[in-house]
Amino acid sequence: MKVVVIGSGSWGTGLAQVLCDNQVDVTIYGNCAEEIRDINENHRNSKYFDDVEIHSSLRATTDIEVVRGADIVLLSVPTIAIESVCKQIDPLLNKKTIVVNASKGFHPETFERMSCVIRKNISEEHLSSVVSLIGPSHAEEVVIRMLTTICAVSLNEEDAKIVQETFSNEYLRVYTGNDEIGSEVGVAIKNAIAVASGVLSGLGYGDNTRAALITRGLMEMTRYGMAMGGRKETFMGLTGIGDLIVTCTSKHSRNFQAGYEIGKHNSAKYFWDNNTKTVEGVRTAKAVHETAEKMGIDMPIVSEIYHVLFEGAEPSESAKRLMLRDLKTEIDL
Ligand SMILES: NC(=O)C1=CN([C@@H]2O[C@H](COP(=O)(O)OP(=O)(O)OC[C@H]3O[C@@H](n4cnc5c(N)ncnc54)[C@H](OP(=O)(O)O)[C@@H]3O)[C@@H](O)[C@H]2O)C=CC1
Ligand SMILES: O=C(CO)COP(=O)(O)O
Repeated sequence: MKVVVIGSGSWGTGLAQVLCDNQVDVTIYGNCAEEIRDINENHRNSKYFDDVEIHSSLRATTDIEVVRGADIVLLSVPTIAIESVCKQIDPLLNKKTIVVNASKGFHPETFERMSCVIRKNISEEHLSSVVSLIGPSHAEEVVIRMLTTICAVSLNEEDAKIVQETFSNEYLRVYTGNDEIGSEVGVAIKNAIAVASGVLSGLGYGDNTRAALITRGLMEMTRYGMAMGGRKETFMGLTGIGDLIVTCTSKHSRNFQAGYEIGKHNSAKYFWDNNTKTVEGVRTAKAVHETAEKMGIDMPIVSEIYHVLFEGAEPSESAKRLMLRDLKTEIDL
């Protein structure tokens, strides 16, 4: 079994190391020579992980030709790069390959889910199926082998099982699932809700507020996901509430961190002027807000985050607006 991981960032490195631990033949492809040298020569990826030594057998390259002959290609780049990466690798693939998606979000212009973007851009003769490997999993913890559970979600049960078996080990337990829509929508929306969670913490709110945000955020995620065709029960699982909890409550989350700065400054300006990290929740807020408006889906938290990020709304006013909406019953799917 030959696996190639595209993307030498935090998640690509974390997942590639899992495969090294599982004695799978794996190579990382990355476009940043410095990161690749750091992995190969120093057994580190210092840009993302402070003081973490990476498996000494992990190899990385800047040569995209490495994807030739791969049985599994895992895409671990931001959602904004998925389409171009697929176009780049498609002519190099020479057999039916399982393409694993590890990214969380939607296409920046068409707002399509990642599996759809991959199927559109990898020719049928090169694609066995798409498997999304997603769930509550901060790379910072996987890379130091903390116990983690995720889900291999695919319309192709056999390929989901291959991915499950290839990645599972004593610290990473992989389940399978087949609700592609529900799972991919869940892990995308949780990032926008995590920005909101950070904003509320930055504004100085506490545990009651966070519990409210997570619970009402889950309601929004479920409502939107079901409107898109996802199954209600999926949002009770790892790609729903699981990923929502870990991202809304963790110091590792870049979405939470971005929101925290926005809350602290009571403005998104500081974020726009300074951010250099992958914060998927920002584009997701736009995609979900615009789609929800068109389809008439009530998404108050995501829409307030959209107003803060893209329309200069003050976070403290947004929080107030959410509290002062018309009173109603709790369960409103
Ligand atoms: N980090 C995590 O804990 C987790 C992340 N994810 C998801 O994984 C996806 C990737 O995130 P993550 O690894 O965290 O992001 P990072 O910012 O840590 O790394 C992204 C990597 O992708 C590279 N990249 C960007 N464009 C291309 C391209 N066209 N070709 C090759 N490499 C490219 C970047 O290189 P460069 O710096 O040169 O642009 C960088 O090395 C996101 O959708 C995220 O939501 C999912 C679960 C956990
Ligand atoms: O998806 C993640 C955890 O499951 C990573 O979250 P962040 O992108 O917010 O760091």
